[in-house]
Amino acid sequence: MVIPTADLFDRYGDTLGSCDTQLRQYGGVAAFAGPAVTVRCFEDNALVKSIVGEPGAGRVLVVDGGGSLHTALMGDLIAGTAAENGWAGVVINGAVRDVAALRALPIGIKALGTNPRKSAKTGAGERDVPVSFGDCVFAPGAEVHSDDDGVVVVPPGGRP
Ligand SMILES: O=C([O-])CC(=O)C(=O)O
Repeated sequence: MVIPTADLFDRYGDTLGSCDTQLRQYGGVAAFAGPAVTVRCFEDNALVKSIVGEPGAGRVLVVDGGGSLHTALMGDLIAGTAAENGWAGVVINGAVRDVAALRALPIGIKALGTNPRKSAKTGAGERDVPVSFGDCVFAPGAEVHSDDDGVVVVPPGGRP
């Protein structure tokens, strides 16, 4: 169930993580939530592509791209695959491209910004590791809620 992030914060306060990074909305779905799958990669999106090829089952892929806006970690093909495979959303500390097409997809997408330059595809990076940006830790399996107000994270093990 998608609960407004402000309501979650009012209820649970600083026991939740709330991401300070001002990510923008790019997907066709503004509010989304689900357990986190995490990946850390820098200007290389082969891992992102392979993960969204797996069944999403309502999960949220959190990509820590180190804040780089130099290359796009996701475009309409990868995002389309994610939507088809049942991912609830993707949160990217980095850039996307094909923005007009992303808006038409039935999936939540948040990212820092855009760049038409494509990423490398060597597979460099790590998955299923805790990642952190905007003073917020995203642990694998943690419940992520995202909407127009921001992104909040419930630690694994649930709410207090
Ligand atoms: O292939 C890429 O690097 C990303 C992309 O443009 C897409 O997903 O359509």
